[in-house]
Amino acid sequence: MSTHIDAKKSAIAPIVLLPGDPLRAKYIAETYLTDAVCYNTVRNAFGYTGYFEGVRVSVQATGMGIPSMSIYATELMVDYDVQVLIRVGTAGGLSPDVKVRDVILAQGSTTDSSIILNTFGAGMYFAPLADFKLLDQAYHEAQAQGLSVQVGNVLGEDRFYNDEIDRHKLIKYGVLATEMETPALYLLARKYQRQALAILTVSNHLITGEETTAIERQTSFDDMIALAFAVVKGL
Ligand SMILES: O=P(O)(O)O[C@H]1O[C@H](CO)[C@@H](O)[C@H]1O
Ligand SMILES: O=c1cc[nH]c(=O)[nH]1
Repeated sequence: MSTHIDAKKSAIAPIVLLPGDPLRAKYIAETYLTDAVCYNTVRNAFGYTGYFEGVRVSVQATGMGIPSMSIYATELMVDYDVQVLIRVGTAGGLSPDVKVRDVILAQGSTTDSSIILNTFGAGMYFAPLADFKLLDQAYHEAQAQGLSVQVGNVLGEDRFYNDEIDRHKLIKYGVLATEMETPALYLLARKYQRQALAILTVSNHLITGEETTAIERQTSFDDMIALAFAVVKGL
């Protein structure tokens, strides 16, 4: 067991899907996995392991924000030897090219968080990037499924409520959407030399004000989750 995950090492698969929301973890396990076993309920950060079409996979909720993602990603890699980490999260659209319900593959992640500075020191602006193999595979799987995906830079913000940030400047520089965990996932995956990708569903649009209904969100979550499992199957 680790500090925040109460499971034997063997209880977690080498491939893990990472939703922020514990109820999304439960939904994924109950809807997509066979023989799913819940291995963690500490802090209600549910974790399950089961099989997707014969491949052993875990789903672990990470909670919200860079500190929480950092805890789960670190423990999964260091204490459970997880090799492949695929975030399945929601994001707020920024770019006019992004519409609600779209799926985004986060090629890289811009951040206002201090994690980069705290890791590399002043003057080094490390760019957290997706694992190219996973990204390439997800992109080609999406094409094969006829699913329209956007690929690019996402903002991984420290705050959900953030009046100070210049969103329009970020949009001009091609940032597609905003969320709160990907910089930590990509940075830590590089630190421990593992593979990571964030697949995101646009649940709302911060510039147009557009929102999705609960049912619409469910359907677009399913597109994202099906894509994540297609990547898992191709590993
Ligand atoms: O839907 P999840 O995966 O939690 O991701 C997004 O939703 C939360 C904010 O509502 C943040 O965690 C953000 O990154
Ligand atoms: O971090 C997030 C996630 C979804 N929608 C937002 O506006 N922000």
